[in-house]
Amino acid sequence: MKKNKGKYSPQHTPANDGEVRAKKHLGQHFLTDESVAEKIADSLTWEGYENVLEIGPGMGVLTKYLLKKGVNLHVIEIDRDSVAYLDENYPTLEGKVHQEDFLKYDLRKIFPEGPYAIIGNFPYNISTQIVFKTLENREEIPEFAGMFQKEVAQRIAAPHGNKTYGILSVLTQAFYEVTYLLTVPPAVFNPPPKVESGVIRLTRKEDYSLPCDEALFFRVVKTAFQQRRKTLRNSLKIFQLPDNLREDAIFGQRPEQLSTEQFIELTLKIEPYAIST
Ligand SMILES: C[S@@+](CC[C@H](N)C(=O)[O-])C[C@H]1O[C@@H](n2cnc3c(N)ncnc32)[C@H](O)[C@@H]1O
Repeated sequence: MKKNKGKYSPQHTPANDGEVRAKKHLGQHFLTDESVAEKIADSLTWEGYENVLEIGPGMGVLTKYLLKKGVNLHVIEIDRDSVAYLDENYPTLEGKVHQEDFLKYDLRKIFPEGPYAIIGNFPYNISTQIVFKTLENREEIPEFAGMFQKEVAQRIAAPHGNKTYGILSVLTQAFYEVTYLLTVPPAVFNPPPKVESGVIRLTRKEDYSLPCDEALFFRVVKTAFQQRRKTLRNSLKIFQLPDNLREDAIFGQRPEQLSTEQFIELTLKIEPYAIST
């Protein structure tokens, strides 16, 4: 057996008291303050869906409050020790605990029909990937709430013109309204993370279909922010646009100045020239 380094144990080694010892590589920081767990559970509106998926339940501190909502709750947890703990302590979840990697698992296997909400105190090392997977599956996901590293939560919620506004903000806000709900201090976790945390809610927009080519929209946004200090005229040179279009005022701006709607407008202008590239 590997030597236990600091606060973290080797994989698959439950603590002696039956609790799961935190594993750093899985981003495990367990909530110790029940009132925060309750607030996270209350951050979903619980309207418009019967199914809810919790990502990373760990030892179930949040799960306990989600179960009180009386919906069809499933949980997905990568850690064998946590799954063993849940099996023993949450018999009501029988058949609803999926020992899988959220990022790799086909979520339609859990909820083959009907929409579902997503919630969790997310492992911070994969939290942006969790958001991107949610965007990919947005057709099925009307609502999403969870805890992130505070800076990431702020970035997702940032309005245009803000210095943290970036790729994650634009792509999320194209499909969801984002609400920053609360900041959580490190002291309510075991082990405490080095940074503060933030809870946000995403509510899918009524019209969440893009009027422009989606792949191109993603490409335009990513390309623009790769050189965020340059004007779009310079950063989007790869699109080989006609000179008269490049003189359009929108190309004189920097990416952080553009709202999601303006990025859509920009993509529509580029589309006739870029669709075949
Ligand atoms: C920050 S902890 C939160 C645990 C618990 N919900 C709480 O609040 O105390 C993140 C949890 O996500 C799990 N996890 C990490 N990577 C995962 C993945 N790819 N898929 C599913 N669960 C994952 C970890 O094992 C851990 O239990």
